Amino acid sequence: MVFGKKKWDPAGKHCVVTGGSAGLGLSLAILLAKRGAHVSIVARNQERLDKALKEVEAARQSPEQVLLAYSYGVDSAKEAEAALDAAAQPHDGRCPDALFLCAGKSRPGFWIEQTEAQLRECMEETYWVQAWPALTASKRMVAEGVKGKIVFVSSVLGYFSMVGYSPYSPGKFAVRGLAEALQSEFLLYGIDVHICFPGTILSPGYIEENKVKPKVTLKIEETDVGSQPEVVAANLLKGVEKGDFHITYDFISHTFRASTRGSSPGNSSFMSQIYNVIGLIGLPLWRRDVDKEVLNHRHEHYEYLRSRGLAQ
Ligand SMILES: NC(=O)C1=CN([C@@H]2O[C@H](COP(=O)(O)OP(=O)(O)OC[C@H]3O[C@@H](n4cnc5c(N)ncnc54)[C@H](OP(=O)(O)O)[C@@H]3O)[C@@H](O)[C@H]2O)C=CC1
Ligand SMILES: CCCCCCCCCCCCCCCC(=O)[C@@H](N)CO
Repeated sequence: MVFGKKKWDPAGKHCVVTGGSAGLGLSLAILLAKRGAHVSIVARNQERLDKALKEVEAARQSPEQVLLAYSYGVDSAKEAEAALDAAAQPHDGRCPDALFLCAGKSRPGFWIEQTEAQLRECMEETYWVQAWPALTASKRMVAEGVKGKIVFVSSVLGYFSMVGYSPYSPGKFAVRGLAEALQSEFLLYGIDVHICFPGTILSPGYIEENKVKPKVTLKIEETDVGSQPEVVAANLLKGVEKGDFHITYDFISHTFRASTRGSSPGNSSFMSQIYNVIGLIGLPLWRRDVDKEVLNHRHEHYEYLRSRGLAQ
């Protein structure tokens, strides 16, 4: 109970987790299975899904739980609809009770090196990959009168940004914009919207993105030691259970949330005011160091650009 309000309990509910074959999504799927939910994981690569499903199976609490994997991409409306259709089938066609939008990808890089195709792809891998399944799921929830939950996954880079993240941050800001609009609109239907803002997650995706991440970005990020996917999953679920709209769970994410809070519900607690004051003093100082770091990289960066024929 939180102030007399009953906590949300995943037991017996059907939870769809996109990106459920790796990283945050897989950890969340395992956790939900442990908590007695019916879990459907959705991702593209079948081999990874098969392996992941075994791990989710190992967390089963009762023979009644329906634990299944579906191979679909969710970055197009058509595929997201097909994925939701398939996941609903074993549940008599009923739409899921909760949708956890963990699918996504990051390809950091310098802005001037991007092409139209790359930037469109990045928007698909950050924004559309969450917007399409959210659209089809919410249509179903409203049509079927299901007072469900839709949980978006942004990033602290949906609160602020920096060098190297021009292909990624816009989509994560967009996810925030969508969540803010839907939180308000879905009051009409009793559908709860949540959005999590993780810092670095030590996931398979993180290992991949680091292969292309600019050196200067890696250097600035050293301040954030990162969290294991299980830790982020546990905090995300805790936030959903408590009914938090913006879900943040560590010093960095609390500070950015409190300092960019706007009128988002639930961000005016006493602790948020403390983090706001910390941000008020700490963030400009930190940012000054970041700008210095970027400027110190200028010389090396121009050498790199020249070697690629991108500057004189
Ligand atoms: N790692 C980090 O530092 C941070 C990550 N985040 C966000 O958290 C979420 C999870 O990240 P992380 O755990 O690192 O991810 P991983 O890269 O480790 O796993 C991504 C999962 O999403 C699936 N996926 C990717 N694209 C699609 C698609 N188009 N359709 C269906 N499934 C897809 C992948 O499977 P497959 O490729 O087989 O489809 C895989 O299951 C992402 O939204 C990410 O942006 C936020 C903050 C920090
Ligand atoms: C007083 C306040 C001090 C604040 C210190 C802030 C330090 C922030 C470091 C940058 C963190 C970047 C995380 C990226 C996560 C992500 O989304 C990517 N991994 C995906 O590509």
